[in-house]
Amino acid sequence: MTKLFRYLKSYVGAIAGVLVLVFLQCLAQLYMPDIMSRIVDEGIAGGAGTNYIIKQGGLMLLVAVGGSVATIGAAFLASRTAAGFCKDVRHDVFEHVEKYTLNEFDQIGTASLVTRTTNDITQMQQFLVMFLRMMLMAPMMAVGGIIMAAGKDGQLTWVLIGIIAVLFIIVMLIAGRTFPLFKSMQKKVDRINLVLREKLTGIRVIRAFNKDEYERKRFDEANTDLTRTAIRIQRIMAAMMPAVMFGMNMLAVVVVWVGGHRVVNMDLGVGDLMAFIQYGMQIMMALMMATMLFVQLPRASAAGSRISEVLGMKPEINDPELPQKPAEDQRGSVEFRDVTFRYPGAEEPTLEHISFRSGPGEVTAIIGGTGSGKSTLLNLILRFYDAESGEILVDGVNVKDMTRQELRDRIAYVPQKAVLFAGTVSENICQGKQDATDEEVHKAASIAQASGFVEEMEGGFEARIEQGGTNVSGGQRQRLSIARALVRKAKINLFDDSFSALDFKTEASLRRDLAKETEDATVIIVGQRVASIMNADHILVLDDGRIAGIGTHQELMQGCEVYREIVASQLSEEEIA
Ligand SMILES: Nc1ncnc2c1ncn2[C@@H]1O[C@H](COP(=O)(O)OP(=O)(O)OP(=O)(O)O)[C@@H](O)[C@H]1O
Repeated sequence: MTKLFRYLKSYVGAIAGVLVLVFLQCLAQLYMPDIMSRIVDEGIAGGAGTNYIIKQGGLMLLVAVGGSVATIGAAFLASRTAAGFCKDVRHDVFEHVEKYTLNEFDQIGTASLVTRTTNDITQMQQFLVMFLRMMLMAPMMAVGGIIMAAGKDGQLTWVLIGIIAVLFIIVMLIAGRTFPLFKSMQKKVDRINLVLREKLTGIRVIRAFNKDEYERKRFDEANTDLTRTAIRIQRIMAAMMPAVMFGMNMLAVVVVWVGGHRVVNMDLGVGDLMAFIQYGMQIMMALMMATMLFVQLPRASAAGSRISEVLGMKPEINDPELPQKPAEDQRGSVEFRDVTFRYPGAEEPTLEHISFRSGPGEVTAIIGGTGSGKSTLLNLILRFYDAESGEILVDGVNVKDMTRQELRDRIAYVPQKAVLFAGTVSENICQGKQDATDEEVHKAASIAQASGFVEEMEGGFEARIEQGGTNVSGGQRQRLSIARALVRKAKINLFDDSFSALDFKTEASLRRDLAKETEDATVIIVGQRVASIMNADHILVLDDGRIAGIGTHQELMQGCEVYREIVASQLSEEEIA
């Protein structure tokens, strides 16, 4: 958690302001009983007169108002500082997470990342507000209270210290029981988020398979678990309050008892005794505040560590220190040189010894069985992961030697699972090119065979797309995701099984228009259907992460057994001939 303190640097002025205001607030609080004792001892018992009482009363009022102003100011500044601190941390967490490779996402988990960016940071915020206000107030009130009390009666102060020490130990013992509980809270919030996320994103599958009841139980379990812990904490805290109140009252009784005797013996004034009781209460309250702070500490500390973990996790893929730029005349090419890749923790490589080249004006198709490594190969071109050995060159430069921005600017990518974002159709397409003109957007949509259905939507290109694109069909989502890629007019186009949800006629029209549009570009298409890829310039056949053959359809039909098998399983005798 301490690592996060550096975020407080920009709030040094405000923190100093809080400390000054808290200092003034404490002075006011410590001064009040003293004035009151003077009113009683000198004004009433000493017969100093009404004027004196009114004067002291006025002073008391002034001190009270001043104290209140300081309290409000301190609360305001502390809240602002904590909110600003959390805004900065949240901003940095978000920025840092953006640099994550898919590995880091897998390691922390999306649900936990959401909890850490929201709930954990809020925990820190709440703790910080309390900490800023209490860190000075608690010791100052405790020590100041003792000094002031000692000024009234030294002997009685020892009685006070003794009782308070015993009470403090009792309170700490009770609070100590909540430490582990508070610590476990964040993990339980994580669990709830995970279950909730899965339920919401998978709602269709859950309903279709009548899994509502099962999911409800899963959520109830997570919910009950969190609630149970929260109740246990509250129960302990609830027990603490009466214990403290009892302690305070006992303290008052003992102080009145001992102090009463001293008043009778004329060793102490009545007003001083009253002030003494108030100091006792103030010290007790200060210790209570310190205890509350300590109780919250494990939870805030756990939250802080979880945030630090996110910030401390170094993305495995970074930009080079001296990035290279491909030569200006490069028109888009992709080359794999003996590339081997394995997912972290996997025993076997997913891709082994892959070599091929795809240049401008060429269409390279990749075909292979499920799980043969087709998508992984495209992921490597985009540098979502780094190859274990070998080189991947884009426009003649190793992808590790150029910035990811430079690399990805050259590429238009259509993922296997079409993802749309909340916004208009036009905004979704423009994600491929921020400054795309209406004409470019319309053209991209037209090539992607999306114009027809977009124009039928209410509002056309300004029609709303719901989060995740749930208000359009799978095929429509795919076409919009293709349009988003095409609007970039990139030199390298990667299509990961991107035509799978299209009917045969739409796919044929799309391919025809696409061929014209990408005439001079490099196109790499991952496909499952032989009919869709058989006209490619090169077909790369992947079998269990290895290249089983490269060539044209005819060449592969003659020389590649794996390809022949795929073809035989899909095409009729006539089509094969
Ligand atoms: N993030 C990941 N972590 C670990 N292993 C993975 C990961 N993604 C994929 N794999 C594994 O790598 C192998 C290749 O996966 P990939 O998605 O590249 O196959 P594919 O040929 O595109 O399959 P499909 O045709 O079903 O889309 C599979 O065995 C898969 O289980």
